[in-house]
Amino acid sequence: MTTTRRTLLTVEEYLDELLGDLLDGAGAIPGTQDVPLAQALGRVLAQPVHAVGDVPAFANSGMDGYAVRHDDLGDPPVRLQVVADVAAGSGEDPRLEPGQCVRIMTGAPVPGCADTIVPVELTDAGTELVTITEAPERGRHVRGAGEDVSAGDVIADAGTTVTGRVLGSIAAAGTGTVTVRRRPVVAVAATGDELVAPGGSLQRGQIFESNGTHLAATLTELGAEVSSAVVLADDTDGFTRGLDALTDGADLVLLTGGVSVGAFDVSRIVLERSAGGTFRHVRMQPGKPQGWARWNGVPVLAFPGNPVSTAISFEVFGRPVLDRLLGRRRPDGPTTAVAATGWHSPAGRRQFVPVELTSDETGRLLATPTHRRGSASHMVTSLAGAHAMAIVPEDTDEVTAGDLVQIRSL
Ligand SMILES: Nc1nc2c(c(=O)[nH]1)N[C@H]1C(S)=C(S)[C@@H](COP(=O)(O)OP(=O)(O)OC[C@H]3O[C@@H](n4cnc5c(N)ncnc54)[C@H](O)[C@@H]3O)O[C@H]1N2
Ligand code: MOO
Repeated sequence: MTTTRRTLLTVEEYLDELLGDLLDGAGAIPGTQDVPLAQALGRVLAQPVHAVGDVPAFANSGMDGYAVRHDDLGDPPVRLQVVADVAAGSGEDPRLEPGQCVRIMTGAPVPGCADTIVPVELTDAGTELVTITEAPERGRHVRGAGEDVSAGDVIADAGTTVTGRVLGSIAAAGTGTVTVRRRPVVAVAATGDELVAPGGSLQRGQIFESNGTHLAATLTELGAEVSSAVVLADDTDGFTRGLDALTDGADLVLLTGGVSVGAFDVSRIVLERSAGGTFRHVRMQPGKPQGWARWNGVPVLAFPGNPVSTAISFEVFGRPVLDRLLGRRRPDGPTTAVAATGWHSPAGRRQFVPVELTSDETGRLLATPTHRRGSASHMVTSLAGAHAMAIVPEDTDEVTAGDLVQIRSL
């Protein structure tokens, strides 16, 4: 049955419906993998990573200079005998008698008898005898064992996305293999007879396909395995066959286009008729018409076709669904910024505006809509320069320059 009147839900109500009913309240998809660090980028940790040992593993020098017994420095200038050189990587632990020191390099282990490092700049750089012209305080420039973390400390929790920064910390703490979640297999389909692959030429009425491109790339960035990204025609039989193929082996299917109330809105027509699909209007702009169903048991999310609507729908609904499948925890980015200009917002709908973030001369974070038409859902190129979306509440119809607005990083 074609539904033109739909239940109107808030953003939170619809998201609850997706996480509860569409995903059936399930948590992360089963399946983990042990992968070497070189293959872990972008994956989500299934288990916490602990430090194998203390970091640093031994007391070492923070400066190129001389390792000394502080008691020997007395009243500088003072002359000490250099009894050894210790470079980074050296396993030596030379013994120091009173009046002796060792020449030491940054990162080299501090001899057990020394307690202070004198940087070479405070000396005459002597190699057999060295004159020290200034005495640093006791313990200066010695980087203590376990000063960063101790053996067993958590370096990264389960649910963390493995970035370059996370990898660096894990590597430093001695772990070479991590346990990550299986990548969710996600299929993407754009619908519409008007869609032409970018690079082709357009006839009257045709446009370049961009939503499937955007979704497939974003899913890959977020750690999903995109099994296919296709365009399905607006005929119900072809669409049905296409969906059968897409759901084969998939954990999730994302559709874009054909969810509104038009006579040819194939996603809605087929999902409602053949899978008892649920179609809603959500109090948001863009992204008002939304739908979901399970097809062959696989969760299917159907986003509205206007490109900014698809992009915002993915951020607001698709990303949390994917995060749930991955057991991913998302760190919070900045949450507010100052509106650099004013704009209108539709009353009664939560508005999501692609914005660029900059800072003014006083250091305040400024949000500027990336397009003069704000959140208009067909301004597809407003997405390229957007750092975040500004979120304007349902009860606000006007944003004035200088207002504090909520933002969410993209
Ligand atoms: N009578 C009504 N009409 C519309 C309503 C409504 O409530 N009543 N809602 C409007 C809103 S809001 C939206 S959003 C759109 C959503 O429509 P559909 O999901 O059915 O999307 P389409 O009609 O298929 O396409 C909309 C627009 O986007 C272009 N498009 C579609 N797919 C792609 C793609 N893969 N890449 C680039 N561009 C795409 C398409 O050509 C259309 O211009 O419905 C309103 N109508
Ligand atoms: O709600 Mo639609 O997504 O504005 O264009």
